[in-house]
Amino acid sequence: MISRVETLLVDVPAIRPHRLSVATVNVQTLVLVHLVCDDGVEGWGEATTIGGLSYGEESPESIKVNIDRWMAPLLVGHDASQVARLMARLNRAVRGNHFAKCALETALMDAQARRLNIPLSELLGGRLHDELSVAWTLASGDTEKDITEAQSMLALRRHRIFKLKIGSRRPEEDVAHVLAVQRELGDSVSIRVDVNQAWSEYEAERSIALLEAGGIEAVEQPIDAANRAGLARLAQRFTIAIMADEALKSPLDALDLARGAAADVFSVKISPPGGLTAARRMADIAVLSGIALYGGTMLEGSVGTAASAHLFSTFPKLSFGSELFGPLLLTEDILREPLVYRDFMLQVPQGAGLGIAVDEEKVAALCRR
Ligand SMILES: O=C(O)/C=C\C=C/C(=O)O
Ligand SMILES: [Mn+2]
Repeated sequence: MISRVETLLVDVPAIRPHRLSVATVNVQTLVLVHLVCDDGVEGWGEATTIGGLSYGEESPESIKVNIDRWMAPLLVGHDASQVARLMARLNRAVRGNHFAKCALETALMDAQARRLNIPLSELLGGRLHDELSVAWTLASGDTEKDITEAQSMLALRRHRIFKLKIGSRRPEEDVAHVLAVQRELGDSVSIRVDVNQAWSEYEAERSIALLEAGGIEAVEQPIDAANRAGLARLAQRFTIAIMADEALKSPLDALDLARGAAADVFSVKISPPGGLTAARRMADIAVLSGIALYGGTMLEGSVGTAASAHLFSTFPKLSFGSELFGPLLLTEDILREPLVYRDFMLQVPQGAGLGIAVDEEKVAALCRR
């Protein structure tokens, strides 16, 4: 039986300002859900987002208040082993709130997998991979700094796939920045860009033509998430991969994008669609539609990153790899043993449940009162 559900807000400084077109992240607020059951089994989940309300419609504070007031009371006192039934009950009573639901489902699944003494991946269809390639995002806002940072990541053998955040400068400045980095790093690395919806379709047409000519591998969400027809026109027009991200807020969005051939790649994330089960449905739609997969991040900490890694490990092919680097962007880690990043890969945890141990004293010391 579920005894209690706690939602903790943990503010962790980033190693450097992380500049997206929608927000600059100096401090990341981890939204952690801690589930305690009366059989002594515990589970953790995470609902971290980016830039307050500038990326999505839930903020750390709204997630906490909505879980505490409207969702936790639907779970406490109920049988923790009935995860699907509990989530069905939650989905009947609560509209939207996908990030909050993701944290709750993850915590329930973490606990149930621990109860069964199996890794979480085995509740999600079974793992096919024990490690995932991890891209790094260059987002310092300065071309020279980005190049130096990329070279150090290569030297560390931590990353050789780089995603450049653009969209806050004039398109021609952004394109020049990207091509300068590409020229400097050479063909041994893969360079992609993420515009986070900042361009009009007209700006996207002109800019993507230049990026394609410059050998860039993919363009993530160049235009407004709601403009699916525009994304389809861009996907048909160019050979460079067009990746959907913010457009993917549910498995139904995935179906609509697939029906309209509106993207070459889906960035699958666990929170926007509402959890691991929904994210897995999105990936199934991509696989069946011949759309490539990329394992996305919301700059979660180690809990959400581990949960994402367990899910992504069950995908047949992540042809664009993953970007599960969130813990590496933060100055504090909340695990007793940090996740293992080695030889350009993240090791998918092997233990029961998420396969991690949260340092509860550290979380208690860092979390907001
Ligand atoms: O900020 C990053 O580096 C990675 C992903 C974040 C959001 C997104 O993909 O839009
Ligand atoms: Mn993105």
